[in-house]
Amino acid sequence: MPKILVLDELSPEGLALLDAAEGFEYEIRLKLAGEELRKSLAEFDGAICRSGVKITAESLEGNTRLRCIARAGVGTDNIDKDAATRLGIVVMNTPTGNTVSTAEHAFCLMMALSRNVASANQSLVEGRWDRKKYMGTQLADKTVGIVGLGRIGQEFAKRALAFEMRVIGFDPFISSERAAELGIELYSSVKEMLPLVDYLTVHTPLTPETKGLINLEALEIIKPGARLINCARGGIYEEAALVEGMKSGKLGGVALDVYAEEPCTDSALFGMENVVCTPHLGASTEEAQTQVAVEAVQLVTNFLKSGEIRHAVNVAPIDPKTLESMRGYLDVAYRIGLLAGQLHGGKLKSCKLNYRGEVAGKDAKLLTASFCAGLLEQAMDEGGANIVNAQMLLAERGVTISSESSTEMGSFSSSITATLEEDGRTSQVGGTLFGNDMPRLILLDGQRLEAYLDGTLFLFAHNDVPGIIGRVGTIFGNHSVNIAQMAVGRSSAGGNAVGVLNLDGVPPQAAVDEVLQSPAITSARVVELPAAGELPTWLR
Ligand SMILES: NC(=O)c1ccc[n+]([C@@H]2O[C@H](COP(=O)([O-])OP(=O)(O)OC[C@H]3O[C@@H](n4cnc5c(N)ncnc54)[C@H](O)[C@@H]3O)[C@@H](O)[C@H]2O)c1
Ligand SMILES: O=C(O)CC[C@@H](O)C(=O)O
Repeated sequence: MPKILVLDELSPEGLALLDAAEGFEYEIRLKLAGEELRKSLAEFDGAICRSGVKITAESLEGNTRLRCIARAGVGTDNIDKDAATRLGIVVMNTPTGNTVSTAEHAFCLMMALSRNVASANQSLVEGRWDRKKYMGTQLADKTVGIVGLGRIGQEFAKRALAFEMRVIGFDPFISSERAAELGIELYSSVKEMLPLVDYLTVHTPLTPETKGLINLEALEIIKPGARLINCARGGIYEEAALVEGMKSGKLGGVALDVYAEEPCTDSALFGMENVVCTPHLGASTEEAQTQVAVEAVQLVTNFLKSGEIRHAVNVAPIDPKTLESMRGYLDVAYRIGLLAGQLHGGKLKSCKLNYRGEVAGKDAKLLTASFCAGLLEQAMDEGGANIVNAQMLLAERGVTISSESSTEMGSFSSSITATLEEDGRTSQVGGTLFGNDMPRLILLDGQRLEAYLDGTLFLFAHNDVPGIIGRVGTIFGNHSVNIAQMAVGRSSAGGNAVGVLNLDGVPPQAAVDEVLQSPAITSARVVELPAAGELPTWLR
């Protein structure tokens, strides 16, 4: 009889479902770590957890029995998915169960800030009747800026509109049309929104792009008196900047549910006037916990009974033979997506994929799904976008994805080109495969070139004038950044050109700034791709 291990506290409804599940045994073992966890995991066929237990590579070492792990919640950052994949263990999550509760919590924090609920309560507890001190602000007619218009951001927007607020937002992966349908005015950057917002709330994962989104620089342009809320992930707002903003009076209030380091019981913000903090309670409602627990139990029992896989974060729905024959091309499509995802500016409307030559004979649906997974990878929580769900996630955001194939060969035996249409801008990225496993970049913004499609890339647009390559090379040399390869593409002699450097390390910002000082260089940026041969878990 298959055995299921429950590693964190689950709601009674989830446990009742386990009690009622015929043909299964289960045990609850809480607060396991180290050798005890490793031994326990080896005795079971399935496991269910929340964020408490850390399922590391060591805890899975030598495991030949465990077949699946379900996370009752969204983030799977407490599970080593690479180690699980290596052992053939399917990792699944319950992405929607706590969406409404978290949106409600963010909204509740916004209201608490507006009416000084926490400070006023505290003053009563301390024996004061301060009616004048706690003058509040009405939400109606105020402007709230939402960064991240995914599941929780959209639920938050609905509530804000019901309170007659003006809702503005930024999310690079939603179309203006879809935002308008939701009643949200879409902006092209957070920077543009900051001078306008009475309230700012973030609903994105923590990524290199969102880390430190609110810092001292942002405080300079934010509307005086703005109130900030974070129920997403700690680190999106720089806590030191928040303290500074509250002390200087630039910010009208701060509400946090999440922290850069958790658990967090000591912060300069705690106890400040107009600051409300909760200990990561976004998903802590009976309803959300019931829903995620019930879903997690269903995921594990269905998988162990029939092999059904839903909400997997580490497996591809591809049979091993197809995967083997397409892995190289799927990798190129994924890398093109990753590159396009880091380059595009926002307000994405559509992506058109073009498969040419040998690759046109392969399954275009899978190739497109792999591109979409790359495009969304940095926009989602780790493991959140994969070949299974990425295309659907983009469709939900109003982004149209299409493809066309032609077996006629161009300059390369195969090529994959993505054309991205944003409001007022079109961009193109193209790649090919050398041998079985050497992806190459062959097209960037309409210019042909040939560069490695892996590791750290430095991309710069410039006017084709003498001395540019030497100048860029010298600057990187001065900053001790080694250039592995250099490629240039241009429309015509003396016209627009793009340069791509494959670097042995990430250049310091000072080097990038120095490059940008050259009048002939119009833009420059660093893009990070996986190393050569490094594949996402679902392509292994
Ligand atoms: N406080 C809690 O208890 C709690 C509970 C659930 C989820 N969360 C967190 O809330 C966050 C949002 O969850 P979700 O389910 O809505 O995720 P989601 O994947 O549905 O939405 C995230 C959105 O952020 C957008 N995004 C990514 N990078 C961006 C950027 N640089 N600028 C603007 N937008 C960007 C994505 O395009 C996507 O639409 C996640 O970090 C999740 O871990 C917290
Ligand atoms: O309460 C929890 O389990 C964490 C909730 C949340 O951060 C998630 O990732 O789902």
